[in-house]
Amino acid sequence: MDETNGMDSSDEIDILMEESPLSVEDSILKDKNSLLHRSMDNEEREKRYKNLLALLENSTKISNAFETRLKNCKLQIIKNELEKANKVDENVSTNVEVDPNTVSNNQGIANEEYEDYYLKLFQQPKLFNGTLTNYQKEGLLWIRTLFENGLNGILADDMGLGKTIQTIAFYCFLLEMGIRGPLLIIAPLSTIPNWLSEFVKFAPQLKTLLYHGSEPVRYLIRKEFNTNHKVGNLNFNAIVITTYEIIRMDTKFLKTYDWKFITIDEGHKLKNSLTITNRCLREFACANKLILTGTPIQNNMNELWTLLNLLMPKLFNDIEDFSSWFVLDDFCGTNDQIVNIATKDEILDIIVKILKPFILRRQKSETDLNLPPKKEIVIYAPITEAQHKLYMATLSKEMDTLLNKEPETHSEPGIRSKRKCVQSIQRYTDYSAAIRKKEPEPKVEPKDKAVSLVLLNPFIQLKKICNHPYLVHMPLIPGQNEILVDENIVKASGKFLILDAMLSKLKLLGHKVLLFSTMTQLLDLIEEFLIFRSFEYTRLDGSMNIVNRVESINTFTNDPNCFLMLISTRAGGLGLNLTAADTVIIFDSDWNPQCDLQAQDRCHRIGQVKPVVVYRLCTKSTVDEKILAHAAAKRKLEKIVIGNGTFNRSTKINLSNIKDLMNLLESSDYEKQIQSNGFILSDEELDSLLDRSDMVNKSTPRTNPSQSAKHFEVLA
Ligand SMILES: Nc1ncnc2c1ncn2[C@@H]1O[C@H](COP(=O)(O)OP(=O)(O)OP(=O)(O)O)[C@@H](O)[C@H]1O
Repeated sequence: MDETNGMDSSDEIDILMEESPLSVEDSILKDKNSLLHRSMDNEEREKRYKNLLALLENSTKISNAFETRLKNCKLQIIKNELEKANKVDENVSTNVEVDPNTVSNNQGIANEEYEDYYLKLFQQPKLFNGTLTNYQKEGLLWIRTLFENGLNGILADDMGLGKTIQTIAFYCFLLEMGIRGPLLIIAPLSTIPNWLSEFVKFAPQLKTLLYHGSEPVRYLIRKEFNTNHKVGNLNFNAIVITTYEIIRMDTKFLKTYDWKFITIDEGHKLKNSLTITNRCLREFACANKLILTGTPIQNNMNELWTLLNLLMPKLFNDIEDFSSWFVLDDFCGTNDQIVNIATKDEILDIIVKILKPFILRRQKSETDLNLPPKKEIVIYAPITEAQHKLYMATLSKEMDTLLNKEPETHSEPGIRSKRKCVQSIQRYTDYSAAIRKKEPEPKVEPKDKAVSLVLLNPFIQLKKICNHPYLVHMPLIPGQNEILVDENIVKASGKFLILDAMLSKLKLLGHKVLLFSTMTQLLDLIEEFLIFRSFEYTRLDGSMNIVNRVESINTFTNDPNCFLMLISTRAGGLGLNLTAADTVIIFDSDWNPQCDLQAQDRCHRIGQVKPVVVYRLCTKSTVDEKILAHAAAKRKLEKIVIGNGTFNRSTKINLSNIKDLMNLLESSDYEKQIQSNGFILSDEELDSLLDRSDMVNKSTPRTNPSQSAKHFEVLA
């Protein structure tokens, strides 16, 4: 896929590599690591355990040195500022020499008084044109200390907490320290506009250079890499901003530079060590690297290890030592079983201690942002007769028989050109050797129906049927190659029935909606429905270029009549600020729960002033439910390893404490679950669904961030 057309093809590669399981059974049960884990006999386990302890020892040394440096740095800030102000306070021990042995790696800095003092006195870089919040100041100092210790790390703050801003402030700091460059930022194409505008807003004096475009364009841009820029006494090169795609294409040129600092935005995209980008980046000479990601564990422990291995290949050199302890299958069990596995030989505690120096993660509920509350509701949609028939036929592999009873044949719906996602999925299944069903016989062109079957991948087909039967079996206007849109477009799908009931009321109540789907073909269908019902909407998907994306976002943000934005989960999940919306509908859940969280956080972020409700649609007793269960297991893994407070600067939970772990696991993913018994929602159900009165009082700024915890628990 051509990136210059607006689609970062690494998005597509991601989908191909991790999604589209070959069958429901494969997707739920077969995890390479689980096999590895099961085969770990006692001897192997002992060996791995020893290696883990050795890793812990090395990490502890680094951590101790780091904590000492951080503490000294804070004390130095206090001292400098007090001296500057010429009011040295005798009570503040500015000459404290910290004995490294007294500071252990998982011990927060004890003296809260000087923490407060330092935060008050902390001067943000002069080139930074904004005001950092306290946790952002902490973050800046953390990045700075890593840099000064020659370490690399992962800034893993929750989405929307300002990782971009903290990085920009750090680049200001670097330039003020006389580090003139070269400095690099790598980001997915979709977040590049955000990076550029945030630099303009928060560091207008810094010069950025967008390295992107066709080969001749990039050739011209290269000439500007070494141009000297001046602000006051400071001389520096422009900060180069580029995409993952260009890193792959221009490795040879880019690796000739001796980069002083590289930031990798949305670093979870590098979670697969086999990707070309990952390999290219390893060739770069660079003093220090920082990975930004709100979601460092999306599916399994290997992903986190891959990021750490990229940052510190010598320390994190054997994936099995690290990631064979927790595998996804374990997290499908009961909470008791999970806690048993986590606490046996203090494995979880050891792993967290190993990771601690290299990860900083603050969650929204731990910050002083006072965001309005958010709740998530799962709505179980009914399955219509049309859906049921197709679903059962797919399961019993009798689709051919079913469809041959009706007067139509197999072909792609002709009303729209093949969408990219469809092509991707089909390519994926083609590549796989596991062809389970023979290709359909070519037959006559359809007259009034179009049929689209993903015969090689029944899982995808079942998912499509749950969303809307038209995705496999679409009525056409007789004689024309166009979809027939009438009331049946609503009646045919349980989810559409729910959507139809909800949208008119949401509009009436003045809400704005972001509607996410993992299937662009489904977005096409929802578009037909929105036009049919005369709802004004806009759309954002992976096939759109930057200009069209920005236009679409502006329309949604500024036009009061534009009530809804259709977004493909993968294309729209990253880096967008869509706080004009206060309602999110996840039409179909992503296989990877972090993608849905990314999606929700487009509107639940700084700038949001209203409570946010997330509705997740799920067709009862189908693959939809299996996806949710699988996602819940992934969330538990993520929660237990890097969840609640483990990687902020002051650990709140005790990972050896079974009760704490239980609480963590039991924090509910969804606050409410509503079932639609009939084919439409009763008035009572609808009112209960749309009611936000329980959130109104909580939307006023809170003084104690823990008060918001209840509403953030649903994220789990
Ligand atoms: N200190 C601040 N002052 C003003 N605005 C801020 C501040 N911190 C963050 N913001 C704003 O909050 C929004 C979210 O910040 P940002 O995009 O940097 O978050 P992020 O953590 O990088 O999010 P994501 O993980 O989704 O990419 C942005 O619009 C940003 O300008």
